[in-house]
Amino acid sequence: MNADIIFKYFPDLTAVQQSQFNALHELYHTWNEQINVISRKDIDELYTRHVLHSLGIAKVMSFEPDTKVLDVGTGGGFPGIPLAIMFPRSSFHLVDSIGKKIKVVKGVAESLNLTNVTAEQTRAEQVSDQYDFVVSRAVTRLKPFYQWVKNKFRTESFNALPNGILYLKGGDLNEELKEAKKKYQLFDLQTYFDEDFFETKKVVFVPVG
Ligand SMILES: C[S@@+](CC[C@H](N)C(=O)[O-])C[C@H]1O[C@@H](n2cnc3c(N)ncnc32)[C@H](O)[C@@H]1O
Repeated sequence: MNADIIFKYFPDLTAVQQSQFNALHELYHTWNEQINVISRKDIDELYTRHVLHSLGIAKVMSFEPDTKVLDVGTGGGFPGIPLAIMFPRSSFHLVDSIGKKIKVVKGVAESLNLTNVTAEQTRAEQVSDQYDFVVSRAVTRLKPFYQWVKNKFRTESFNALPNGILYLKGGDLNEELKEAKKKYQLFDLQTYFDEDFFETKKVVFVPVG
């Protein structure tokens, strides 16, 4: 399996990026046999459901060089690993409370020579450093998430969007957004990607500052 679907939506990748994306299927297939980070059904859909979905954030936001990004509850490395391939001049810190998931993330990052990735087993609430953006997918509702991360932002913004949270969400978000009581902007991934999987998928941007 190769990453053609990624190249369809991101046609300007370097040869290094293309080979890193192509390597992901084999790497996750191998790691998944030891430590389950992706459901068996999903491993065949890795490029659409995990890699392209993660890169929805790249359609919304082109991180400038030296941008610091935190991925909270990264699991096997989503969205952090695809974003780190896409933005080699930005740095990505991937955290998860489960050590074996971080072991997979470190293994994948090392095999891909991703020098802009660090990974740590810790709870989001305990991260002490400061970032320009926090990215995430499928971890918790926005309201508690905001509380976990609100103190982890640098005050100066130098990207097209001000510093804040970029959260991948799907389904009906009305209740969750109402509960969070924060200013937000929604980006519909259907606008960028044709596959049915993206029908209800969105990037929720919440500025924090
Ligand atoms: C459903 S998985 C999603 C993983 C990945 N983001 C993805 O989309 O494939 C949720 C992950 O969040 C992690 N998690 C939940 N609460 C956390 C917390 N407070 N701090 C760090 N990680 C957390 C879990 O260990 C789990 O790996």
